[in-house]
Amino acid sequence: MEQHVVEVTDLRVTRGGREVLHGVDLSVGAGELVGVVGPSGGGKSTLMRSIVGVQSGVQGSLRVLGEEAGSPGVRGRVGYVTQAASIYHDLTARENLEFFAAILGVGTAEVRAALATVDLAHAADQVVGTMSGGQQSRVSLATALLNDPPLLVLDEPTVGLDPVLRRSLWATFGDLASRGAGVLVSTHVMDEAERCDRIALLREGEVMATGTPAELLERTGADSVEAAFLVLIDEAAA
Ligand SMILES: Nc1ncnc2c1ncn2[C@@H]1O[C@H](COP(=O)(O)OP(=O)(O)OP(=O)(O)O)[C@@H](O)[C@H]1O
Repeated sequence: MEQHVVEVTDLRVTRGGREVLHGVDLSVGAGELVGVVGPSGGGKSTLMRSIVGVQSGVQGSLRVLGEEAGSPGVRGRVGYVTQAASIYHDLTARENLEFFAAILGVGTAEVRAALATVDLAHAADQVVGTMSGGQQSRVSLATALLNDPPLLVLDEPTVGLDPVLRRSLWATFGDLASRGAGVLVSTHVMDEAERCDRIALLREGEVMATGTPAELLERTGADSVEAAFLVLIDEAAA
């Protein structure tokens, strides 16, 4: 039986008195890399916040690791990284990770492993405030990996990074999924999502389509995810 780490059914979210997600369905399997892709304001962050249990005004069914999203038994088992890197700029990368490791109750072996996974072992003793934006994003990602969570929720982790770094981060996401974690990544850079096992195209609070990249291209006759998205928008408007 397929094991789902996330199962969202008919999710509706109201923010600021307005419904911004209108009945979203989404699943993530163990070992699966799923991309939530769509333009700015479409609801990607709201969907991710709902899955990690920090969003209010939520209706519908949200099952995460077999429990209700945000329930106490789930919170420590979900790695969540937002665009605002939650790390201390006056500490080194290693010191940051040691701080979070102490909170999570893991040790130096896990700190070393997380630094290696994000390819920062060589910069472990550099103060984070002196690092590039891409390196800071990697430190932030590493904090989410410390206790080897079965689910990673990464909200636009590649925004503002150069193409080489983006490619290498996507390779890391793929590695994490191949080691068994469910990995949910949002991006508004549609062609990045070609690296996902499955994509959900989210626009104006609705999932326009889901499928493997190959399925989406075949269904639309397009040659890229971005082109497929445009075909779907044109179809919806016709
Ligand atoms: N704090 C808030 N209060 C009220 N409405 C909000 C709030 N934050 C976001 N929204 C609205 O919710 C909708 C979805 O926003 P959300 O941030 O989830 O989109 P997004 O796809 O993640 O966008 P981006 O890529 O720009 O981060 C938008 O219409 C936005 O205006």
